[in-house]
Amino acid sequence: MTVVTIMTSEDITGAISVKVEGLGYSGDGFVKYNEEKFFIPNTLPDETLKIRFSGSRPELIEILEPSQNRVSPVCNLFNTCGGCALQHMSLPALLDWKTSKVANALNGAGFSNLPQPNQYQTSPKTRRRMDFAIQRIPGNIILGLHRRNGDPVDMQECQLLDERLFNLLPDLREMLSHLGAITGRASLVINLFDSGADFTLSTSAALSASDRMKIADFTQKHHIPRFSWQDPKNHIIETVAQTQSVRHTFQSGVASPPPSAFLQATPDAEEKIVESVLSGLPALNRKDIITELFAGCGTLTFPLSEKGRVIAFEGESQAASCLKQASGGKRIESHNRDLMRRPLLPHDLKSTRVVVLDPPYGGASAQMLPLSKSTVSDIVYISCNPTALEKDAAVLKKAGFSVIDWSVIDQFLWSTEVESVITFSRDQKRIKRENSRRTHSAPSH
Ligand SMILES: C[S@@+](CC[C@H](N)C(=O)[O-])C[C@H]1O[C@@H](n2cnc3c(N)ncnc32)[C@H](O)[C@@H]1O
Repeated sequence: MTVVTIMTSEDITGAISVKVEGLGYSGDGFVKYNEEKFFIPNTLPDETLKIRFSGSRPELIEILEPSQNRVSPVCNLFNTCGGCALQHMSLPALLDWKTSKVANALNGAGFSNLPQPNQYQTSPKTRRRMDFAIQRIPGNIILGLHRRNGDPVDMQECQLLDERLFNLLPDLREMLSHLGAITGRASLVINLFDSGADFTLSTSAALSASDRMKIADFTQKHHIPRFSWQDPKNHIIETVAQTQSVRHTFQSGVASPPPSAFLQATPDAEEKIVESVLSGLPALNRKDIITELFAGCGTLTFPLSEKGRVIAFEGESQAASCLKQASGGKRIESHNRDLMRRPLLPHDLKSTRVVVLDPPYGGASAQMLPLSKSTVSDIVYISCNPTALEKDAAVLKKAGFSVIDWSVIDQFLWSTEVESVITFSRDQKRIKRENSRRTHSAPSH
């Protein structure tokens, strides 16, 4: 949290100087004045600010002493487009702030004396999955991300997106502008699979025959394997144009992901997530059962199957059948199961050696209690939301687990989002071994 300490009294214009002490959850400076807290966007910890209250809101007049972590934003759309919140902060400082968010979540769950974290930050222009907002304006289309809490901003430049996707945007925008089905707002998910870009467009009006022709021409011209349309009312997705099969390799598994399938945001971060998950596994022999929850199309399933026998669960039916098809002949058993409605119960986990879970943003609430009551002593939890992590980890803390390793992976550069991989264990021998390994390492958090 960014707390601003008042340093001087009001000057003749009513201005005061204050020092920022930290960042709020959404990346804004956090000010404390007369017992109240106020956020000041675009400010960084340790900065001395000149502010003035206009009504009940602080107005930033000047940054008197900038932080040594302040840098020039790398994109001209920064502060207009809502895709990035912290381009004014140096990348190492950003990674440390994200690490503190994960540490706070684990501390809040009751874990103290944490080991040193592993940290990794993705590179610019590597984002291979993006949810675009579309809006019709007179004579054209806006295609980009939402401004903070507002309308879409046209993406004329982007330091996040993979250039292979960015370079498609001008032609894509042009094609979309001619679609009769886009009358107001619409949305588009683009995934960059190994076979190429995969598009899923959602418009409130249905596509006409002429719209379909325009999409087909676009896919032909750009060698796009598949372009799909999703009906926002019933979420049913249909393929509008397909020029070749859709294919993506997850280590040893070659999958055909469905439209708008979950894909880790950048390939290098995915590699680090996989590496952290594998290094969090306890010693296994190849017959041991790894139960994987929220498996998607198999990002972790295939690497895990090199270490043990994987029983994987996924709630989205198309992703589950993609995983099933790709698992043929491998040491993987996959199931389509809604784990929030039908969580695995302690007796379902009797033969499991380790659980790996990668829940969606809301966390794995319904699954945590049965998991904590099972005989499982080792868990690797992948989180994309520290708030959900804190709640879920608190259940494990109560059940006697310790954190023996944790990695922070910044795969959503310049945003406030953070990915983490946490290894929990209640195997006392393993905890003891890890503790003695840590004895000579750097001071703990
Ligand atoms: C963060 S993704 C992880 C996917 C995969 N581990 C990966 O790295 O590609 C979360 C996954 O949980 C699935 N999911 C969401 N709600 C679910 C539920 N109630 N039951 C089972 N799976 C669910 C989503 O479909 C998605 O595939």
